[in-house]
Amino acid sequence: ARRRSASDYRFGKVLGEGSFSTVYLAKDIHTSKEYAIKVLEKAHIIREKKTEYVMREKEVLRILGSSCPYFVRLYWTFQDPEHLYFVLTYAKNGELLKQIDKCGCFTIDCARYYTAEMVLALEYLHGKGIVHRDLKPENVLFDDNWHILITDFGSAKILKTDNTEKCDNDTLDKGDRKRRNSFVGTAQFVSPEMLSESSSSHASDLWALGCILYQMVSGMMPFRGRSEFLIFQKILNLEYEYPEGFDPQAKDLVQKLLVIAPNERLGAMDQTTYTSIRQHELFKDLNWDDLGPPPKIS
Ligand SMILES: NC(=O)Nc1ccc2c(c1)=C(Cc1cc(-c3cccc(C(=O)NCCN4CCCCC4)c3)c[nH]1)C(=O)N=2
Repeated sequence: ARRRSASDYRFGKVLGEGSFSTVYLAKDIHTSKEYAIKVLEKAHIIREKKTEYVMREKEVLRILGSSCPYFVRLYWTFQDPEHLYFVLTYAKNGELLKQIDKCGCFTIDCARYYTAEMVLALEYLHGKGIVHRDLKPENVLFDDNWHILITDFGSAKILKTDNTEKCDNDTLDKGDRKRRNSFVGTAQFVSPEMLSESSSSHASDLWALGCILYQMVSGMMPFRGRSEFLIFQKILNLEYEYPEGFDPQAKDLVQKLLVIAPNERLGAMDQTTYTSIRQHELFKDLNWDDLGPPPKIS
C-alpha cells in the first residue's frame, strides 16, 4: 500500500496528552475513517532517552496485531523530519476513568463485566509474553459498542522466558553496568515489586487489575496520598481500606489481587488462562466464552 503521511489526514481535537506524545482525533481524507493518531516529537524523545520505549511500543502493537478485540490496533506509522506518527484505533467512547468519574462509581454488574473483559485481555497479553506495566483507568478505553480497548504500551515489557525481569536490558549504560530499571508506572497503580526491586512480571498487571476493580466499585483509588512518596509508602505497607457498602464479592477478589508477594496474587501461578480468577465467586454466573453485551454504564 502507498506510504502515508500527515497530509492524508485531517487532524481534529486532542484526545489525550502524555509526557512524550499527543493523541489527536484524525479523519482519513480518502476514506473518511476516523483514527487516533499519536504524535511524538523526535527531538524530545531523543533528549529524554526514550527511544527504546517508543520502539518497544511499536513492537508490542505489532505483536498484538488485530486478533484480540480488547486492544487498540496500530494501522500505520510514518514520520516527517520532526515527528513520529502512530495511526491507532479511535475509541469513540473515551476513557474508563471519565466514565467512573461521571457516574461516581459503577454498579457491581458493570464492574464485574469490565473486570472480566480485562481478565480476557490480560490472558492474551501475558500469553504473548507482554506485561503492560502501566494499566490504569486512563489506559482502558471504550469502543463504539462499549467494549474495552486497552492502550498505551509505552511502558510495556516484553518478557524473557524466565517471566520476570530484574532490570530492563536496555538500561545497560555505557560501562555495561546494569542500572536498576528507572521505570515506574503511575504512582497509584504501581505494584510493590516495581517499587522495591525494580522487577515486573505479569503479576504486576494483576495488582493493577485489583486497583482498577476497587476504583470501579468505590469510585476511589485504593492508594491515595498527597505525594508519590506517601502513595508508595502505603503500597509497600498495603495500607488501604474498604468504604462502607463495598460489594463483598468484589472485596474478596481485590483482597486476593492486592497481595505484596507477586506469586501469591490470585491467578499469578495459573498457566494459559487465569482459571483461579475466572472461578472466583464474583464471576459465578458469568459465561467466559460469551460475556454477552456490556451492561449500560450507570
Ligand atoms: N497513550 C496512548 O496511546 N493513548 C491513546 C492511544 C490510542 C487512542 C487513545 C489514546 C484514544 C483516546 C480517546 C479519548 C476520547 C475522548 C476524549 C474526550 C471526550 C470523549 C467523549 O466524550 N466521547 C464521546 C463519548 N460520549 C459518551 C457518552 C455518550 C455520548 C458520547 C472521548 C476518545 N478516545 C483513542 O481513541 N485511541
